Amino acid sequence: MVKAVVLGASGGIGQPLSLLLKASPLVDELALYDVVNTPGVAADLSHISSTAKITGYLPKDDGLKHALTGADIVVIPAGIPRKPGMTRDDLFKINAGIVRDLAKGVAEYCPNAFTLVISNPVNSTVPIAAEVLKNAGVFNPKRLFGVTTLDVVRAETFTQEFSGLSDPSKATVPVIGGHSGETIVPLFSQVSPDFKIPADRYDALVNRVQFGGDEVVKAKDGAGSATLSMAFAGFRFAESVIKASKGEKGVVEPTFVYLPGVAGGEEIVKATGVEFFSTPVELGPNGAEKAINLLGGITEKEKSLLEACIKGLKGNIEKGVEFVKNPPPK
Ligand SMILES: NC(=O)C1=CN([C@@H]2O[C@H](COP(=O)(O)OP(=O)(O)OC[C@H]3O[C@@H](n4cnc5c(N)ncnc54)[C@H](O)[C@@H]3O)[C@@H](O)[C@H]2O)C=CC1
Ligand SMILES: O=C([O-])CC(=O)C(=O)O
Repeated sequence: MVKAVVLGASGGIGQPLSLLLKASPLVDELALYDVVNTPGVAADLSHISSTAKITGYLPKDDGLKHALTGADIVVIPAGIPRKPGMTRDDLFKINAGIVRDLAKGVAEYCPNAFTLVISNPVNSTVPIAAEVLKNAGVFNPKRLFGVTTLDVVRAETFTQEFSGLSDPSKATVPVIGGHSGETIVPLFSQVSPDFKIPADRYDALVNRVQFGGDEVVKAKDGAGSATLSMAFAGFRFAESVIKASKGEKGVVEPTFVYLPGVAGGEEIVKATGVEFFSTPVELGPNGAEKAINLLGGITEKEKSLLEACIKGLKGNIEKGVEFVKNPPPK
């Protein structure tokens, strides 16, 4: 039996993500939580003829408690999205507190659940969730994930003309680092099948993967950021976590994790100096079983991308940790 919970279920990502989870045969129970509209979203989805039993909760009547109790996997797309001209870090002011409070709920009501953080800025919200779980004495680094799958999905899609694959998801295009601008580092030297990016297209492609989010923010022109592609990516990651938890072998997904708590992670910490980092992770019944270190084989160009990434990432991580350790005055 798998109980999945979506926190922020009525939003632009929350609704299509909940639809995909409701339609999935891997989910037996789906609880939706948001500060608005969950009764309507849940009623709508409940007419779909799939297995998952669906419930919707609001904050009143201990809604968060009821949504989270018994959860196996919790996906968090709660929080505000960007408008043109904003960076993901500009979302910190509002989203930091939202993620902190929802993580407190996870710590209290379902401390063993796999927790997948989508809310931006991921580079800071995952450290925030980790601090909250640590403070409650229930932090298990193998079970807390920042969702960076959309970067990989974009990299697979944007390189399709070179991979030549009719199904771009059959390519492996690793993307490491964090989830914002220069902290996103695609490793085109380590793609599979072994295709080449022409030198005159390299910089533009790196830029497109790093700033793919901005492309959508600009096109939506004030109406938000990526929601449908994010729901696809978030579902892909959630599905992988569930499949691996049920014993499927060889499930690997890039994700932003606390490396010292994952086998193989210390090596990457030594090389980068950062403890939170996105890298391909082998998933298993307990969550993140092994962090795969791709840094040994990177090119000079990728090394310079990585340097810029680490600089930005350090500040983002510290900002998240500090927010919980020394909360700003209310
Ligand atoms: N990790 C990634 O790759 C991506 C992350 N995002 C981020 O995902 C977040 C959500 O984006 P959208 O769905 O487009 O925004 P949205 O505004 O459409 O939806 C957010 C939902 O969160 C709800 N919410 C606000 N406070 C809450 C609380 N305390 N508890 C529960 N729910 C709460 C809102 O009521 C709303 O329904 C944003 O922070 C965005 O930047 C977006 C795309 C990709
Ligand atoms: O760009 C944004 O703000 C939303 C996001 O994280 C993405 O699309 O990668």
